[in-house]
Amino acid sequence: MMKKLKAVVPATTANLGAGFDTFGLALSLYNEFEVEEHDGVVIETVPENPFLEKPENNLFVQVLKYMCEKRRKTFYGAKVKQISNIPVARGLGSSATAIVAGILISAAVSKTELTDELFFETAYRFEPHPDNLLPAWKGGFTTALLSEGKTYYQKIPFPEDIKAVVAVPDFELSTEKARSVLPEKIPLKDGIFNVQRASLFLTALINRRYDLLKIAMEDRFHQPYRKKLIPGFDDVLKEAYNGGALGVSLSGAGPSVVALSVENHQEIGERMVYAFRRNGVQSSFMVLDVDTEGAKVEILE
Ligand SMILES: Nc1ncnc2c1ncn2[C@@H]1O[C@H](COP(=O)(O)OP(=O)(O)OP(=O)(O)O)[C@@H](O)[C@H]1O
Ligand SMILES: N[C@@H](CCO)C(=O)O
Repeated sequence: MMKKLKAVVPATTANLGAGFDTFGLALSLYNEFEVEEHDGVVIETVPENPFLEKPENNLFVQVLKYMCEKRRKTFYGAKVKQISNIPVARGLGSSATAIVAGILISAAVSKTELTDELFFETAYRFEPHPDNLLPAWKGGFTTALLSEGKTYYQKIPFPEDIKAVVAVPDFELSTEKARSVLPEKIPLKDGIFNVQRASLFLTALINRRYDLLKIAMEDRFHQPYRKKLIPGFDDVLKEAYNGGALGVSLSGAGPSVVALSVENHQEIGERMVYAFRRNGVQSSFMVLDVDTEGAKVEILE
């Protein structure tokens, strides 16, 4: 009988510019979820987060409950300890880590084989974004689409020498709000613009043509609309490029900005933080590797 389990799940940066709702990359920053049997729900968060300590706000607990009830079992509760290194609502896939952890732990406890069907059927009830969910689960760089209820995806190797410099503003932006500013329709020329760049991004990675990443990460689907919610966005991109970044984009739905680079990571980060500050936004930066392994579950007792 398994009594105590732990899941460790990486942060993710979705979109990477032109690959809106498609590309995702796992990063070496992790949330940890420890859970043991308990009567009633008790959630401890480190650092303390009163919002996530309420079971109704906590996606990890919601997923545990859903998967338990799906097996026609009563959910009596759980004692949860979450160590959160990934800031919430900053476009770094915090919610995806909670969903992935809940699914993997539930499958381990019930000794259920975790098929793609089970994973996506459960995950999409809580968040419809495979571009965060997939890399959080599998690690590395992924491309995904959902068609007629089935998710088609591929994971391809991401160059090991590229690191991600992530500038994280001190304000939250929910995915819901960041999606509400997007238009219903996109002009054909913008569709062509993004298809060309997303294709170039993939081929530039495969052929190690890092000089092409700057143009390949341009976007007309979401960044032009979302940047109104992020003071200094254009300035931050410019500074990251001045510091030597290869390609820069909004991270997921934002407000964080991610710069890919093989060198000058410190300088790029400092320039991004400086550009945010010039625009009245406090921020901090992290230099992260690509996580290649994805989520892990460990039986502690
Ligand atoms: N670590 C977590 N543990 C449990 N629930 C979470 C966690 N992070 C987020 N949530 C829940 O998911 C909701 C939606 O989060 P939201 O999508 O806005 O943020 P995010 O995942 O940090 O950002 P993004 O998806 O853009 O990367 C939050 O309001 C909260 O209820
Ligand atoms: N692709 C999604 C990711 C949400 O985290 C978006 O940009 O809205």
